[in-house]
Amino acid sequence: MVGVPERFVIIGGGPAGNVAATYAARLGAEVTVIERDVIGGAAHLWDCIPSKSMIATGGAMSFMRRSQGMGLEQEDPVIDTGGLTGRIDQIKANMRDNTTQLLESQNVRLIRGTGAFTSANSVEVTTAEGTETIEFDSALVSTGSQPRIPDWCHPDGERILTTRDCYPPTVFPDSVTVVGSGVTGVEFVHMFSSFGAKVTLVVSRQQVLPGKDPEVAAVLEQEFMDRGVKLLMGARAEAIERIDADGNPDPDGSQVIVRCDDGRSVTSSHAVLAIGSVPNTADIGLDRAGVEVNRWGYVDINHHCVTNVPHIYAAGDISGKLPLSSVASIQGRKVAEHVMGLHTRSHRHLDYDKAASAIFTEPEIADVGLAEAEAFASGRKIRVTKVPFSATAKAMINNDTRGFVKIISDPATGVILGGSIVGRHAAELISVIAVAVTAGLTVTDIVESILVHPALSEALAEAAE
Ligand SMILES: Cc1cc2nc3c(=O)[nH]c(=O)nc-3n(C[C@H](O)[C@H](O)[C@H](O)COP(=O)(O)OP(=O)(O)OC[C@H]3O[C@@H](n4cnc5c(N)ncnc54)[C@H](O)[C@@H]3O)c2cc1C
Ligand SMILES: NC(=O)c1ccc[n+]([C@@H]2O[C@H](COP(=O)([O-])OP(=O)(O)OC[C@H]3O[C@@H](n4cnc5c(N)ncnc54)[C@H](O)[C@@H]3O)[C@@H](O)[C@H]2O)c1
Repeated sequence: MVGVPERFVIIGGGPAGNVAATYAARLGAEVTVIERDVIGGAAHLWDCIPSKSMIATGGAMSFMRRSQGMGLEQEDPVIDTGGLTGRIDQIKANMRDNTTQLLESQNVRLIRGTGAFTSANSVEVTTAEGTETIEFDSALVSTGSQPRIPDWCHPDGERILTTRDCYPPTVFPDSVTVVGSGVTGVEFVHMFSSFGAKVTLVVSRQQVLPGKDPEVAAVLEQEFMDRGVKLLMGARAEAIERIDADGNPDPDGSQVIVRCDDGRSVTSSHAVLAIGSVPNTADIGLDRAGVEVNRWGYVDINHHCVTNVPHIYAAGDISGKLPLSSVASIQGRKVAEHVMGLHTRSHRHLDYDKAASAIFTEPEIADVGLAEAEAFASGRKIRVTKVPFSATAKAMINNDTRGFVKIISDPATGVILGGSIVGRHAAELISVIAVAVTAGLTVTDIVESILVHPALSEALAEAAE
């Protein structure tokens, strides 16, 4: 197959779709990308990137509030909503334009429209100009996901918000109730509280970030409480509506009430739904192509991202694996290699258990590979070493000594199996452990690397000792 032009059609131009397109084009395929909303990806450019941009601005504000500790006079920052909107729009536009230019320079055909399979070898695209049918030899479905909206809530984009209405909201919240305490929920709590809003978090279980290391979740819960965030533990929201100053239902009211299943309720100026997302698998003709969807609406794939139809692939959020832009991109690359026959050469299989991820709160939280709790649950013998940043020169220089590095290794061989980092720049620092986990490096490999001084990475070397 290598070198033979392959008609490769991709529905959805997010990180999964556009990375598959660029690699396949580079390898000689004839590639068409069909994108409905935004080249670069709706979940990526309308959620991931703007949320991180807002969080970075909030981080700059909290840094200024701590300026006394840096030997500076205290500054009280003020939000410039117009400037913030402009900054986010500019970042999104730059990313969209860079991706578009890259694909066009590789002669990838970009079609602005909605795609749907009409058979196992054809897709129909509906554009502003009409419809077109495109035949393919292989296809990728990478249509992503969208915020989950339950039937008990009707977001109005003004005060009852999905995450996509928040970058920034039309009226900046004085107070906000965030519903859902997964990664999105805690990032939004951090974001709005760093902007000075009074925040309440509705937590359906007894711990924020269910599934994460309880020690890490506890650090975040404490940080939120120290900042005055109210945590409603063990409560599920079941109704959200706007009310007037007297507490009567009013679709134009300036307050929002969130009612929970245990009888508690919270009133604030805004409410944000952060209760997960749903895959975009409806109305794309998967049944006509013979592609099966599982009971949660995701498309099952094998380790090459192949669906039950051998020449049709699925990647990104729609595949029901780890819903991360980084994972979607690497899946896209693997798809392109498989389409062009490169999987017959020596290659590394995708291992989702070795994906690094980060939560952009303050302190930042990042982890990769085997978790301590997971190892104990399975009875696996591990060596855990933990070093606080407080002893590190760079943390003192930065005036921020919060957090720690934890490395998990095999006691017999020293091979690094995983790690977690809580603290400033955790999302950057975890890369060292991620490379070690993927490459099978040992603690000695880290200890014997000559790292920079003064740097937070010195805590990594200490934890590896
Ligand atoms: C609030 C939030 C924050 C996040 N932050 C991070 C983060 O910090 N780091 C991280 O790694 N991940 C993050 N994620 C996850 C990340 O955004 C997604 O995992 C990633 O964007 C998935 O990529 P994708 O290619 O599957 O989908 P998308 O990026 O959504 O791209 C799919 C594209 O398909 C298009 N499409 C859908 N149907 C059709 C159709 N019928 N025809 C044509 N086009 C169609 C859509 O318009 C969309 O542009 C975050 C998610 C959320 C909700
Ligand atoms: N920094 C990042 O990389 C980043 C940021 C955001 C999202 N993401 C990706 O998106 C994925 C999904 O995260 P998420 O947080 O959007 O969704 P999620 O499904 O992980 O979390 C949603 C939470 O809402 C709770 N919930 C559901 N209904 C509720 C109700 N009625 N009342 C109160 N709580 C309710 C659920 O129990 C759950 O804990 C993550 O696993 C991650 O892969 C990544």
